[in-house]
Amino acid sequence: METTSSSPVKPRRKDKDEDGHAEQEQDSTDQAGEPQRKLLRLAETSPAKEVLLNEAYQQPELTQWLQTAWSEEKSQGKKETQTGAQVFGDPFQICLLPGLLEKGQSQALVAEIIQKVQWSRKQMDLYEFYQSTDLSNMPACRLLTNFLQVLRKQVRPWLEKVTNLKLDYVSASCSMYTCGDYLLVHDDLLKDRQVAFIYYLSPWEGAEEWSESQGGCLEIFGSDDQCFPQFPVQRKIAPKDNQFAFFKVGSRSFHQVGEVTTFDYPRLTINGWFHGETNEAFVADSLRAFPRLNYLQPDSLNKPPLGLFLNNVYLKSATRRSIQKRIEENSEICLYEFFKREKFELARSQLLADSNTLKWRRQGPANAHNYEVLDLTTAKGTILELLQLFRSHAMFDLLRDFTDLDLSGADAQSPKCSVELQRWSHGNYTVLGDGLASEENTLDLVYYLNAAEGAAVITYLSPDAEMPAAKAPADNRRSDYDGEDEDDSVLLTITPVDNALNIVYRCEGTTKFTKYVSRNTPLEKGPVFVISCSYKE
Ligand SMILES: O=C(O)CCC(=O)C(=O)O
Ligand SMILES: [Fe+2]
Repeated sequence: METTSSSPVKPRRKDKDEDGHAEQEQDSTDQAGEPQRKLLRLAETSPAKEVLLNEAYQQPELTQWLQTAWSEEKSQGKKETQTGAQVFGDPFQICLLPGLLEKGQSQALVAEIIQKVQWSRKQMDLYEFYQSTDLSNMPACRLLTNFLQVLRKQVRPWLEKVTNLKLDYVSASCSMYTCGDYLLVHDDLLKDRQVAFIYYLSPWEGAEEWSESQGGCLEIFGSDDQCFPQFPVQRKIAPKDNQFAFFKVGSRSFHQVGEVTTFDYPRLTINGWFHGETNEAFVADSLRAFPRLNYLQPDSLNKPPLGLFLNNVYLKSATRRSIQKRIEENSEICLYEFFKREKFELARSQLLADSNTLKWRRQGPANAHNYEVLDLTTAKGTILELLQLFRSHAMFDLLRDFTDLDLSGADAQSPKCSVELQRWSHGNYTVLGDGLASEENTLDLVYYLNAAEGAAVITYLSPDAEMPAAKAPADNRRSDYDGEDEDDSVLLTITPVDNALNIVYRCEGTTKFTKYVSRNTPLEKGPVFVISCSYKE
């Protein structure tokens, strides 16, 4: 699903701006043009011949200070007064070095990046941003090549002293995040990565250090005793021109890049890893599983009459037969106006109006998903009736007719289902391998209420022959620059439509994710609700 494109320009958002005015579609070249114009101005004033490290970081006393600070576990943060260098030990070791290069150099680097770098658009469950090829493969970019040399020859041996880790080689590329771009929670653990680094470039006048409202912070997560990252974010590091950040890669090094929310500047970095021995944590990490869904037997206590809820057309045997035929051929179908309109309207308005009785909890861990689920014991009214209906014997019977699966009847062994009511807002997502990947054949139902275009869009992917996506660590899907183009593993994308029931039969190994809901997605009618069910024979 990786896609590439030469233009780093995204459509402007169509919803309202801060003043409440609907924005006009704007000529997209403006966005790339504006920073570029600013930069060219900057670059003219600072012709740099080679990349030079700030003298202050070459003093042995400073290296000694960093070494000591780095080795102190769980420290809440220490700051060195002369350089402003900071070291945090909690939740894992992170170091910030402001002013890494001599003055004016970040401007020259940015000028070169804007003028010469070819970008590929990276799009997957975990991310949307632009990436360059590896810096070792950019002969036309003199300064970037030189920067890589500085990393290899000067920074690497220096980092070995500070961190007491053996570091053999460096991989690095440029990244650019424009408005709406993000990189969700991951730990960077892959093979021999030992230390992750990010060099931030933001030489724009007045935006040398980003404010929280512009987004794009490096966000750091703490983790529980099973090494699952936990909400809320524990630390935020805003992009700051000429600042170098590095951290130790391990089984708790969970971090993300928060969505960029400014249209004014792209978030530019040179980032990558210092590699060494195979990371011990990587081996252990591949055994770590996500929590699984909870399956229950059909509910014998509640017997909601389908005729009261369903659109009559779906109760007719002729319709059931054609649905079955269609699912047999395509493995999926979308049943529009599935419930009677008045039932749907009632459920939707109850969901939107309720602010007290329904209890929602955020569903983590953060590296698997971030959306809210209803505590089913707090459901009432039509919502409760619909949820009960999905677990009822009548529904299992209906689904057997729709699919010919042994979900009821004499051949049924122990049919079961999981039912969840989800609430989707800006910033929510699931990623691949979050336990929703089926180990057995499964029938999924997805029913939307208060649907909005682009929110809670579900993508199904075919099993990967080499590495089942469900088992692949997130970072295997995003290795050091891989240059991979679009792949064709997308089987199906479910577009949210109100009162439509999507039925998907998926085979073992097929996986799915619900795409990150960017702040550019208009949600002025409120959050999107999804009843998500899975059935097994
Ligand atoms: O750009 C950043 O602040 C972090 C980037 C990152 O985590 C990554 O590329 O793995
Ligand atoms: Fe990372």
